[in-house]
Amino acid sequence: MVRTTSFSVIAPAKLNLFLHINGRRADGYHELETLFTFLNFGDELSFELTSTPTILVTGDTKDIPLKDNLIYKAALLLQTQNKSQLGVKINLIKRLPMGGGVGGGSSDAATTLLALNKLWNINSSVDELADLGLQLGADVPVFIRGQSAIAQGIGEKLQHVELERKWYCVVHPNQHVSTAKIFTHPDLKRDTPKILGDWKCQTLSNDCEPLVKKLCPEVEKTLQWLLKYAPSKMTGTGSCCFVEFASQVQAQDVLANLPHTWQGFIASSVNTSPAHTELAAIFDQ
Ligand SMILES: C[C@@](CO)(OP(=O)(O)O)[C@H](O)COP(=O)(O)OP(=O)(O)OC[C@H]1O[C@@H](n2ccc(N)nc2=O)[C@H](O)[C@@H]1O
Ligand SMILES: Nc1ncnc2c1ncn2[C@@H]1O[C@H](COP(=O)(O)OP(=O)(O)O)[C@@H](O)[C@H]1O
Repeated sequence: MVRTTSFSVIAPAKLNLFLHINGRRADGYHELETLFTFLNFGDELSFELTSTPTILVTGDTKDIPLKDNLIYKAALLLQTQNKSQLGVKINLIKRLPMGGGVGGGSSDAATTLLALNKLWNINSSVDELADLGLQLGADVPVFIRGQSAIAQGIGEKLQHVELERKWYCVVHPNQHVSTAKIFTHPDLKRDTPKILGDWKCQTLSNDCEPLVKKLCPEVEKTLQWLLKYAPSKMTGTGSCCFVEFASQVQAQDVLANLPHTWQGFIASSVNTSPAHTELAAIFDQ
């Protein structure tokens, strides 16, 4: 069998369809309940195996110092943990807004772990990779497991839920919202009771939304503008906002009318992360 030594994979976006904050732990992290769905839109990462143990990251990474780049950190962590002597050249095409609440950095890290696990023949289990991913960020494990899910804990306790396929128009109001800034803000609502019973029968919202709207008027404007089309929501700690539809044309219509000061994209939801689907097509033939 010929060994695959170079390939490209998506690092998909996520949306938090709701996000409740139930409390704050002693280490500062927040207990939350959130519903994750994946989109069939994201960054693109190319991997090329090298025989020396160098990790090279190129492409749309200019603003992030290498040591802070989650792609580099993920590759280094996997290489160190497994004492691998192999290296890699990784190229990033960035399509997801940074600090937008669509999980671009976490998804890049997860795709890197999943891809290098194959490329370097490491054969770690999904559980092992999810544990490793958690060291890089609370959102990384859901991208490693790759299934739409309700998350609890700090985002790492995942229960798979099968969701109906929907179309989304996601709008980035050209604002970077720092997750750390929102989670350390005194005005953040942190006391939503845990969901009892079926989550589908509850009032679901994003507890970060009121604070982010106050700190970032452009997010408020975006949510207001989107309301013309459908109920609008914010994902994660912002700044991206979205509307949900049953059909692609409805989502396309919103994008076509988007004010030029904002960026947006349309995508459909998928129950399995497209990173998993693409890697399976490359490696599990
Ligand atoms: C809020 C969420 C919802 O999906 O998404 P984003 O808006 O960032 O995409 C995530 O929980 C973000 O996950 P992630 O971006 O990986 O977080 P980390 O890098 O681990 O932490 C960033 C900052 O948020 C805080 N944080 C994160 C998760 C959590 N449950 N409680 C927290 O208080 C951490 O203390 C840290 O200061
Ligand atoms: N490869 C990467 N892609 C995006 N952000 C990265 C990456 N590596 C490190 N980061 C850092 O992570 C922060 C959060 O990025 P991102 O995951 O895109 O936003 P969010 O958590 O709001 O969804 C960025 O502001 C950036 O400083």
